[in-house]
Amino acid sequence: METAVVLLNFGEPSEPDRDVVLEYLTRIFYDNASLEDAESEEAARERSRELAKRRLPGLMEEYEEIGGSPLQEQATAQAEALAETLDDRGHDVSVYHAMQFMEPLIPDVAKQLAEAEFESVLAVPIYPLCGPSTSVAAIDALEAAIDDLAYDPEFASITGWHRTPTYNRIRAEAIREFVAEEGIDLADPDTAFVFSAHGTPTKYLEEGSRYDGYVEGHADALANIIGLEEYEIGYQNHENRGIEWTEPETEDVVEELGGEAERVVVEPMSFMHEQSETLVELDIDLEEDADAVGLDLYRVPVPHDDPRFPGLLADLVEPFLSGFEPDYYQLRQCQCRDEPGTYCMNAGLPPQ
Ligand SMILES: C=CC1=C(C)c2cc3[nH]c(cc4nc(cc5[nH]c(cc1n2)c(C)c5CCC(=O)O)C(CCC(=O)O)=C4C)c(C)c3C=C
Ligand SMILES: [Fe+2]
Repeated sequence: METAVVLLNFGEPSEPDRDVVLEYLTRIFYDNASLEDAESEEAARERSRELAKRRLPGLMEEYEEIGGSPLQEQATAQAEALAETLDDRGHDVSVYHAMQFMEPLIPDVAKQLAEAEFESVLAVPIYPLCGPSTSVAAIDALEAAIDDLAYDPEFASITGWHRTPTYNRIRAEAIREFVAEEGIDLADPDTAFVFSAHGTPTKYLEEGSRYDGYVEGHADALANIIGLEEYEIGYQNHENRGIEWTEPETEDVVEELGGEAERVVVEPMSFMHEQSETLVELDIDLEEDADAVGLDLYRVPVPHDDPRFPGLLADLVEPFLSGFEPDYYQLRQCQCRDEPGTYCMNAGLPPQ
């Protein structure tokens, strides 16, 4: 076997177990330690533990409400579906999935790759919109784990892929099908529409990330495909460190819509799995906020198991498996991760 494709994601605990959730949070905060100026490595680790303990009760409550996150199960199914599609296309390739903050952890998967002696490794983060703490950090972590093992495969990665036509079609049709099932008319002035994206600390944008531009451009494309004339964008933030995050917050956007419409449709545009951000933050917490201002909330399901998704991913990795230049498919040297072999569909273009 020559090539391994590794799908990367954030990860979330499948069970509401306190020790597991504490460890998970500590890893996340430590990975984002650059958001604060710690005096030393030990101080950054201590601060991560402190932030994790503080956040633990709230996040435990969220996982208890949903009985653990389905993210892991859905990510496994996506990897299996991609493996099957690539096999059907005649590629001799293995597909793995690895998580930044939950098992299967990236360093453990790197060990499996080294043991199997793959000659080349291709990393593909399953984050629809490329961000520094997600797509870029996940690829960095895999490459660093491989280097630590003194294992030297040919390494390539794909960061931003939200511009693929199939992806836009999948999301647009998920919205259309959902509103049709619910009997909602998007042209009705009493129906408001909100694209909700995971937020990011503004420090990452100041350092060069174009994430907010991708959010705006993708929302604009989807709105055009489904013929939506008016919409709002909101961000789901995690304000644990007293630092600035992207604005406006989704909950503020929804509260502002009270009195202007009877219902609001919310599209969780930056997620490719159901998880606490969709099942708790939107379905429970935001639903309550909407209800308090007299709005009925309708949340579009994440199309994590759309049968076209494995084919979309297979198309993306095809140049690397079949040996033709990735730029033939508009994949160019990524600007967010300026390392050779990192490809992206956003490179050299304005964010949208
Ligand atoms: C573009 C930005 C981000 C995306 C997309 C994203 C996805 C994502 N996040 C979770 C779950 C958590 N994220 C948490 C913290 C966190 N998330 C981001 C950015 C994105 N996450 C940052 C920069 C941080 C760190 C914040 C800090 O260090 O202060 C956390 C822990 C904190 C909390 O809940 O309050 C969780 C949990 C998932 C599952 C996910 C999946 C795609
Ligand atoms: Fe997050």
